[in-house]
Amino acid sequence: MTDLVLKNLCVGTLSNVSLTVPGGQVVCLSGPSGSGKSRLLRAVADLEPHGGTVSVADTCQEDLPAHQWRSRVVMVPADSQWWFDEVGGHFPDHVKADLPSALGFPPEVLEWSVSRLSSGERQRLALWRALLLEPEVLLLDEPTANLDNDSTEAIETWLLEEIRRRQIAVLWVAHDVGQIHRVADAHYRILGTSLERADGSD
Ligand SMILES: Nc1ncnc2c1ncn2[C@@H]1O[C@H](COP(=O)(O)OP(=O)(O)OP(=O)(O)O)[C@@H](O)[C@H]1O
Repeated sequence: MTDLVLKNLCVGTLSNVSLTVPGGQVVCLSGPSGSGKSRLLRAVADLEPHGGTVSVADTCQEDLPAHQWRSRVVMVPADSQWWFDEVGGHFPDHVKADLPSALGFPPEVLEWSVSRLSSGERQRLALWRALLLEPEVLLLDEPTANLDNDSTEAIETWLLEEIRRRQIAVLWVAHDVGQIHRVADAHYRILGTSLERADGSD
């Protein structure tokens, strides 16, 4: 079982964040705009200086070069990055026939230009790209922020199936109470400078 363990993590104004995310489970993070949710994810991904320790399956972040850490701990930021002109350039050939139907694209999406993608289309493709990296930990920063209700629920169902099947430990930033109820095994909220366990899952 791959657990993500944060001990006394300090980043920005947040201090002494300690929590464990077991493999196959989703911990939702919420809090006001600017409270530090994205910075917390960035610290876990070793993209931002921080205090405290982060470990995955007994490997400490500080014991691995950042690129190796980020091959195991994959972050999907709110604004995903794309390097090639065509969508298909970002996906290995052997997976191209396996476009998940939950993403809601026709097969030709792989020939589309990245520049024509809407923000919701980018988000959905970024999630698939992240899963194909076979991460032990996924850090999702408002992964359905640009999607309508039907697409949101289809993506949630697909993600949860993949998370359970692959036993990925997931930190998922969410604002929507309904989404937190649907996907969270545990819910923490940023209150001032600390992260507090939210009662129930709202
Ligand atoms: N590298 C940095 N150095 C200093 N301050 C930063 C840095 N990055 C972000 N901040 C500030 O830290 C605070 C938290 O930013 P963060 O992006 O984590 O917020 P958030 O909770 O994700 O907000 P939102 O819900 O609006 O996305 C903000 O006030 C932001 O301006």
